[in-house]
Amino acid sequence: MDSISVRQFLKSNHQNDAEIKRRRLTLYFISYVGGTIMAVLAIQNVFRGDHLLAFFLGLFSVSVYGNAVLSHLYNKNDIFYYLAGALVIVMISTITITGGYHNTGLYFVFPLICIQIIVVQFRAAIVYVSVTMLLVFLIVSNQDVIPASYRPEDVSRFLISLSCFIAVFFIGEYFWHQSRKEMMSDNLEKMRQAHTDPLTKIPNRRFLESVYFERAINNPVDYFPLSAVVVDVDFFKKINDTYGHDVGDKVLIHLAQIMRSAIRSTDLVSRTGGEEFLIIYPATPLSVAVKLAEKIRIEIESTPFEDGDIRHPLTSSFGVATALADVNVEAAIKLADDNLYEAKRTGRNCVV
Ligand SMILES: Nc1nc2c(ncn2[C@@H]2O[C@H](COP(=O)(O)OP(=O)(O)OP(=O)(O)O)[C@@H](O)[C@H]2O)c(=O)[nH]1
Repeated sequence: MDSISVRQFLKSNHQNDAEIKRRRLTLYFISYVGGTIMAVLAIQNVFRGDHLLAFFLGLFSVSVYGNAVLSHLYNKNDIFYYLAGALVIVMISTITITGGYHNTGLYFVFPLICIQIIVVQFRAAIVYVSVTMLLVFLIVSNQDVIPASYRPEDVSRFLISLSCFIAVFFIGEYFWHQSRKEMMSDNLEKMRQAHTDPLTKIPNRRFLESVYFERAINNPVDYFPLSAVVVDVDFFKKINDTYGHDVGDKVLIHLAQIMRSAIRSTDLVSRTGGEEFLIIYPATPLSVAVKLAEKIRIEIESTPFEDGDIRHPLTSSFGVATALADVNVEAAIKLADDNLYEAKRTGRNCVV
């Protein structure tokens, strides 16, 4: 896993929560408040004798309530936002055709357009609002075939003020999305830096503990059995003492590269301490993890560190353990650490 993957991993963990809540609340507002108002108006119109308007209001009320209930049940599915946007097109067209109470229904077009833009979001809203405006324009321009009757001066004022309103609302929406995008990107970059080791550019312990294991615990089927391999460079102090700290740093980078190229894209190499690394093999049983660790041990042993005149053979010791379920992660890492200690004790350059 490289720094780009760390960023993607973090991104999928940190969604645009404010936008999700804003959309959701707007959908519920139109559904429950709007649906109730429409139900009350439908009843009023039954008594008033306007059965056509009462029928449409009742139908919309039921539709928006139904859409909201389904969106609760399948809350990961965006389709209900687009359906709400489509319902708004039908509502606005119907209000414009019938004229509502004393031909004053056009006032409702303004809030409904706002709701439509928020629930379907910026790009889709361009299409939705264009369709809505076209229909409204066609309806008010053909008053001879609709029940409503608007004065020409009201129609022109309505169309002009609605166009201005939509333009201003879109400008506001565009900058809200832009500023949130920039903020998210800045945050993500800061988080990526905080979760990456600056020397080797691989994930650090914080990434493991606060992001990776959380994801594994939430998706046990994809991650367990989860094998942990603790890797510790043998006699690293000697390298520092012989060649200096800078060369020691280069050795760590060299080792991180060997390990990174030896794993699959779904596995993870992280730097958890000075000369200690932790490799995670998700969905991998202990026997396989031991073989993979042995492969890396041989790879390190057969790839000496070279830098100018320096050619230094390297070896590492490995401790392996497997967590069968999410509750065992900490214990498995502790066991892998104990096994590493055993590997060091029994002569180093081996897998225990
Ligand atoms: N160059 C460099 N050295 C580091 C870094 N972090 C820790 N070290 C050094 O790593 C060395 C670790 O030494 P020890 O814990 O004695 O381990 P060792 O010499 O590898 O011996 P064994 O693990 O027992 O084989 C110390 O000298 C630390 O100063 C780092 O980021 N860069």
